[in-house]
Amino acid sequence: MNFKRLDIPEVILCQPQVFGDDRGYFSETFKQQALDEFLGYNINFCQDNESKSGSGVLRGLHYQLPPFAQTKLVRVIKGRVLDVAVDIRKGSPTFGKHVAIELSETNKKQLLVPRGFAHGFVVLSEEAIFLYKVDNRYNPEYDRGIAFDDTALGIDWKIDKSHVQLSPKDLKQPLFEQAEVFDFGTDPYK
Ligand SMILES: Cc1cn([C@H]2C[C@H](O)[C@@H](COP(=O)(O)OP(=O)(O)O[C@H]3O[C@@H](C)C(=O)[C@@H](O)[C@H]3O)O2)c(=O)[nH]c1=O
Repeated sequence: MNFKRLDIPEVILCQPQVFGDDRGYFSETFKQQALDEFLGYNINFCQDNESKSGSGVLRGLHYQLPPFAQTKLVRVIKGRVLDVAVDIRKGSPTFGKHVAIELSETNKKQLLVPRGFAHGFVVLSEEAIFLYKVDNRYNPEYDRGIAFDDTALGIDWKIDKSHVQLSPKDLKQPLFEQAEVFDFGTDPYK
C-alpha cells in the first residue's frame, strides 16, 4: 500500500498494490500495520459500510459532530465516482477548501478522510458500489450535512447539475455558512 498526502495534507490517498496473474488479481485492500506506520498512530475502524447508487446519484456532503465524528476510509469496487472531502475544521488553515479525486474499480484508489471533514461523492458511471470503513459508529442525532452546490465551496462535481439525484435529506442541506462546524484540534485522526 502506498500513501500520499494531498493538497490538504491530512487527506491521504491510499494506493494498494495489485498482483495480476492468469487467474485474475490479488490485492491487500486494507492493512492496519501499514496505515499505523504511515500515520504514526492507530485508527480503530469499527464499522464497514456499503452503498450502491445509480448514475448521477450524489450522496453528501455529510459529517457527524463530535463525539461521533468519523474518520472514513473510502473506495469503489464497481464503477467510478468523484469523491470530495471538505475541510470544516474551525481554525484550520484550509478551512472551507476541498480535495476531489476520482475513485474507481479500475484505479482502486482509496481516500482517507479525517474527522472534521464533510464528505460526499457523485456517481460518474452507470452504477457504483461504494465501500468504506468508519472509526465511530453511526449516530443519526449527530449526522449533519452541507449543500453540495454551495458556490462558497466551489466544487466542480464534473457532472451536469440537471443529472444529479439527491436524497430528500440532501435536497435541503444548509449552506456552508450556516453549517455547524467545530474545532477538531490539531490531530484530526484522534
Ligand atoms: C450512514 C448510515 C446510514 N444508515 C441508515 C440511515 C438511513 O435510513 C439509510 C440511508 O442513510 P443516508 O441517506 O444518510 O445514507 P448516505 O447518503 O449514503 O450517507 C452516507 O453518505 C456518504 C457520503 C458518507 O460520507 C457517509 O458517512 C454517509 O453519511 O441508512 C445507517 O443505518 N447507518 C449508517 O452508518
